[in-house]
Amino acid sequence: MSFAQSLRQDADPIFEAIYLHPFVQGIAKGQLPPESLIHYVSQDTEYLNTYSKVYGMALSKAQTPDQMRLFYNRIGILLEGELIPHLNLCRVAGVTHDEVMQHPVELAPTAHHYARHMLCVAQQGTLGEIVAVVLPCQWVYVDTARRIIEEFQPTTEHPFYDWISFYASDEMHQGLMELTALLDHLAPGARELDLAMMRSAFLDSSRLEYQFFDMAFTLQKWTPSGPGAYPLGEKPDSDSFDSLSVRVNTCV
Ligand SMILES: Cc1ncc(CO)c(N)n1
Repeated sequence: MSFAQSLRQDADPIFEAIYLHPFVQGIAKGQLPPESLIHYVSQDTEYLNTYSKVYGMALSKAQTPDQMRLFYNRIGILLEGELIPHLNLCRVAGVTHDEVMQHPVELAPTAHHYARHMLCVAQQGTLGEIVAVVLPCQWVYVDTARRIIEEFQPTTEHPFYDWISFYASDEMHQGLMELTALLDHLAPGARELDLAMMRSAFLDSSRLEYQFFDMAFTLQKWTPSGPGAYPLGEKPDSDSFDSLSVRVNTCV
């Protein structure tokens, strides 16, 4: 079994729990509360900004032009492509994407944790660790979308058809294959300790993928809330907040 497959096997109970999570089942069955969808899109926008930066940090540690191209392409897809699933969720929630982007937002605890987990590994880790830390993001979504298609056979009438077909696409699957191939290329040259760090980065990201869906489903926010910590969608009372009526965390 390849190194990447062994990580996936270790994380299988987490992937299974993700598929059964009410947010994911809500996508599969075409029913989710608008507030959860809006919370997800808002937090995921911030998350994807950080994710792109982590690919940029991987690019800086790449060892060949082909590796550089892989990370460069991933950044391009992230900056342009993931608007499609976000637009889909906004449409079902009955809001425009612009409306969601206009609301002030701060990272909820899980998105905050996940962003910093990736940034920390990217800053301190080897190239292999960075690939391991980003891999579950790709793997969870491709697996989930493909399993939904298998089980539910959604048609274009399905409310989340765009979301599902985006992540199940050959392009996404190809990206996943490129990342696993790179990890399997790097693993044989890594020391025992580095392999253990890769495994740990992969498992933590997998757990945070579960937590991320849970965050959106439960509308997670910091408690107690306070200055600068207002709930998503609520306009701050004080005038002093007016200048903050932008997405304060864009590009964490
Ligand atoms: C939290 C999270 N993980 C993975 C993806 C897929 O890129 C996403 N959009 N959001």
